[in-house]
Amino acid sequence: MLDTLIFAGQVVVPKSNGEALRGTQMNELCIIDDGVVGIKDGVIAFIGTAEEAASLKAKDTIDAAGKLLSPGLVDPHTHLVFGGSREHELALKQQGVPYLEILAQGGGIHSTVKATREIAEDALYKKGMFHLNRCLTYGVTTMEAKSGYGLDKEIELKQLRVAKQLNETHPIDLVSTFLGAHAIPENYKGRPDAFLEEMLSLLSVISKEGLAEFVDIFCETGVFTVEQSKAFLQKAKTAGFGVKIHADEIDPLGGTEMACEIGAVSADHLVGASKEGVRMLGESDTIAVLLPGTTFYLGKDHFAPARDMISSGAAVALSTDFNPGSSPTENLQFIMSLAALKLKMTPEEIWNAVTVNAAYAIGRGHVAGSLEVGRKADLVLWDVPNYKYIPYHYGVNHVNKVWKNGKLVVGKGDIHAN
Ligand SMILES: O=C(O)CC1=NCN=C1
Ligand SMILES: [Zn+2]
Repeated sequence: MLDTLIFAGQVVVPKSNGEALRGTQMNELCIIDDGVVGIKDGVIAFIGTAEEAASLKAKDTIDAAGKLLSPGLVDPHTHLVFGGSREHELALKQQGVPYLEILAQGGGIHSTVKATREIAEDALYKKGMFHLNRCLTYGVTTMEAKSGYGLDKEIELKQLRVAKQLNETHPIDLVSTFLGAHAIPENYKGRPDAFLEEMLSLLSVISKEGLAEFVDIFCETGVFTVEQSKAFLQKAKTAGFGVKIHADEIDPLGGTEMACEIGAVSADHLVGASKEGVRMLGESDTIAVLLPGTTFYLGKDHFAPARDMISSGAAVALSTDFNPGSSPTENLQFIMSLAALKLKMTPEEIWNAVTVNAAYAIGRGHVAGSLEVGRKADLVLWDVPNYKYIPYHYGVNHVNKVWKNGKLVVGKGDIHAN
């Protein structure tokens, strides 16, 4: 006797063959029409057609005819834990003040650092729960959470400890990344190398307390150079961390090439990736995590060259880049629409990029992002007729239900997350 049987219209079954899908593999997506998924003890116990499921029995059978069922979405790049907000910067953006100029003037990341230094730890935790609940209602069941709004030992550790507590108490599985190298604080102005040394000195306590699996750096004009980023990430790798990089987001410094060269798990943004960078992505295991919501929000016309990357054989993932300054949205479904409209990705590539490839980009490809018997039952039921519909119908939330570890956590319009 199963616990739950879900009879859907279509079931999306991204395949995980032990690594991220790349190049033409990204356009392969298994779809089961009149598909059925069975859950037992929090785990997927059956995947097949209604005909194959005819003899199965369950305590709870859901008739989701005409609706789409998929694995839970994975959001592999967020700055989830932060204080305050930056709506006051919108007027500057409308006047055309560039992101890096706002940062140089002491706004941007520095504005959020001030707010994150001031907010009490329990208030920071409650704010994180609020955003996580919203992510869950959008169908996200696994996601990354970066630090990076402390830029000093005390507050970086505060952020990471809050993320650890959120992972222990909220249904969404969180993977933490240390992004102490997010910007240069006032007290280290003009001394980037000394600041990076200070951030590296935190790695031992982060490792000891299990506060992060990855280390990231903002490689950008006016922040950290490619050389500084390379040295920093190589030390983090030596300390046992996976490494990621915010690369070629605004200025094309060549962070993409460096990421491939040092074997980063992912290189993120890549709007300004060069032809050489695209070529190297096609030949490396570094996953390209693309963030079209940020390009959209910064009012840019030029988006990351996703088609070139996929043609080169690269593995591509998608993310919201949820953060208070350059991409204030938890809506990964909207990112799926931007990926279709601006990155020219196919529906098949998009679904692989928000499930299996996104999972591999945060070291969770073996447990999340694909539908396989024996895997935990992280599932989303969508109020749409087929898998092509979500990228097509933008700006709304298509979620009908979300299951996490086989437990219903989001029903139609309500959540049972805590
Ligand atoms: O502006 C922010 O708070 C987040 C960000 N870091 C690097 N790019 C955007
Ligand atoms: Zn980011």
